[in-house]
Amino acid sequence: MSGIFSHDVQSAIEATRVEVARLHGELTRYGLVVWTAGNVSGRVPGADLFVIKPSGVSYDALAPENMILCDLDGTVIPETPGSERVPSSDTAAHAYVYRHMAGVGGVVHTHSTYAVGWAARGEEIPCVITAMADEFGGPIPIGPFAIIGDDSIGRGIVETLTGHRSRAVLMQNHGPFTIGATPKDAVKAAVMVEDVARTVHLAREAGTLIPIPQEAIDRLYDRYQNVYGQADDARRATPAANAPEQEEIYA
Ligand SMILES: O=C(CO)[C@@H](O)[C@@H](O)COP(=O)(O)O
Repeated sequence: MSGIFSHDVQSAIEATRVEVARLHGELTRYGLVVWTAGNVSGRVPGADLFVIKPSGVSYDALAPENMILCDLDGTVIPETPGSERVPSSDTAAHAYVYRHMAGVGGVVHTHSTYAVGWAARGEEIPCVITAMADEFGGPIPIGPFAIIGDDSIGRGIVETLTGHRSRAVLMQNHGPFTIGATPKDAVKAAVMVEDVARTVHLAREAGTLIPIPQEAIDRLYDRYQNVYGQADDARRATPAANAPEQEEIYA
């Protein structure tokens, strides 16, 4: 394998393997997956490559050396570590997103319970809590029903999220897919989408939801993206991978 890639690309591949393997631990830590039902991938900075987990392998067994390196068509790069295994069943979907959304550096899929509940009803999550306005800038949309295995899930993700503030889409009858400027950013979106899916579900069980006015949503979103946290936070340097240009709303 040595010699296929430049030194810089090889270093980037190794760092991405470490990060993608590590981030699967966050899916279990936040209770977003059962058994092996979820996956994280990361684009290799500076190359037309991404790293994804092998299909159906226990999270306990995931390690940098068994992550699988693919090109942006989702084809496994032969004779690289992990290439003897079958990649995630969602590889074609992740590849489609990387090909069509240049700003996306990470993609995550889970079957987290409450988010899947909204997907099973084909119902978008309305923006009724400030945490949603902060993180997603509005409702979390539903994507089309799509069969697993080819790039139809990827097409649904791209069609739904292009020009949308949300970094999460609930694919109908399936579950959440999230995108981010980095793999960690996409994992954060997966954690947050389950949190808001649960909260809004429980709130609606107990009473009537109160919508947040659009102007307030805009202000909250702008503040969270541009003022919240620290000046060197990654999202300040890499604004939402899919979002339209933001006006200066927060003064
Ligand atoms: O959603 C599905 C299957 O319904 C898959 O994404 C999920 O089981 C994870 O599969 P992989 O282990 O990534 O192949």
